[in-house]
Amino acid sequence: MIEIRNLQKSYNNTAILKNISLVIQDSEIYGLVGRSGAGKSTLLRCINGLEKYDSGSLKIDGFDIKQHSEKKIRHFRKNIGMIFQHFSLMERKTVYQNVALPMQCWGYDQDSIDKRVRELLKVVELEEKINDKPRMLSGGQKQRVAIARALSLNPKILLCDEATSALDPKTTQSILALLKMINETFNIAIVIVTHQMSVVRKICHKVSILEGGAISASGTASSVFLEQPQSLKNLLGEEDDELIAGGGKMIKIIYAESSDNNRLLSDMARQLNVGFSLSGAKLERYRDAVLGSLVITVDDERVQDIGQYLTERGVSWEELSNG
Ligand SMILES: Nc1ncnc2c1ncn2[C@@H]1O[C@H](COP(=O)(O)OP(=O)(O)OP(=O)(O)O)[C@@H](O)[C@H]1O
Repeated sequence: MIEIRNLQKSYNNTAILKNISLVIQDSEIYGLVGRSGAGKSTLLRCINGLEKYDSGSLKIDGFDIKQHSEKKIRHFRKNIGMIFQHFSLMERKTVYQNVALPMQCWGYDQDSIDKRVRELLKVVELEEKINDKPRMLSGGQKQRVAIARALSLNPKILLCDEATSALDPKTTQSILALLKMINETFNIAIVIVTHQMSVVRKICHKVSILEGGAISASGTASSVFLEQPQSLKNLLGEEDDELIAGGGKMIKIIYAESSDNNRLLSDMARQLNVGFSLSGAKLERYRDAVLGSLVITVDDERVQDIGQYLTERGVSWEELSNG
């Protein structure tokens, strides 16, 4: 378990991480999401002990990096694997040699290294590439090698710093599926730093949104979506689809798929005897839910009835300004 309490960190008197508190359980995939400069990578480097923090505490299974010598920290880091946006592979070494490197540094015997490297290349489905150099691999294959290398010392935690940001959407999906499988099969906690909510939606159990060095929203990915905090809107703002406004008022409905909600709009139209036109709709699959938003345009004088109806059904909604 990773327990972070009131963590603060500054560079040159500028606060970079402000009072960060969060708990990541052993089997969780946890997303740290935010815009560029929000402090995500700095927080990740504090977790693996590469960066010192000023105050507060950060414990991994009770081990607080701040309380220990460099030598102890170095040993402790074996529990933590890390992957990066640009893979950080050794270009002159083969796939086999790259994956073997951490075990060689720690002085494992050749038989154990050989067994483990082959085992891991099977997990990441790269057995045929064992003797290739990184330049002969695609971006997705390079990230698979980096994942195998990060797992070589049997870590309890895998930290991913924008691990899919350099990959195309299809390759991103396959790397995320691999990370999900690794989390479920080996029970490794995975912390994912990303600026893409789509990554969080796909595999994260929980998420914290960072804004200006502070956590502005936290919870399960679906609960954060349903609450629609301002920080999520800020993050998704650029992804908002264009709305087709007609004459009337636009109402945005936050939608969670359930048997109660399957016929939400048709029930509403029938029960209130109200017409509406659809101005926008977006449904997305989260780990274990389908969530989204629907924007309808209605006559001005019906906004109040409709709002009351939605509120009584427990559905979140808001009136949007036209234009
Ligand atoms: N070594 C450093 N010295 C001074 N300032 C730093 C240092 N490292 C990071 N910063 C500053 O800390 C802030 C947070 O940086 P960080 O890299 O953690 O953000 P991020 O959310 O990961 O952004 P990105 O996605 O762009 O990497 C930024 O304003 C950055 O300029």
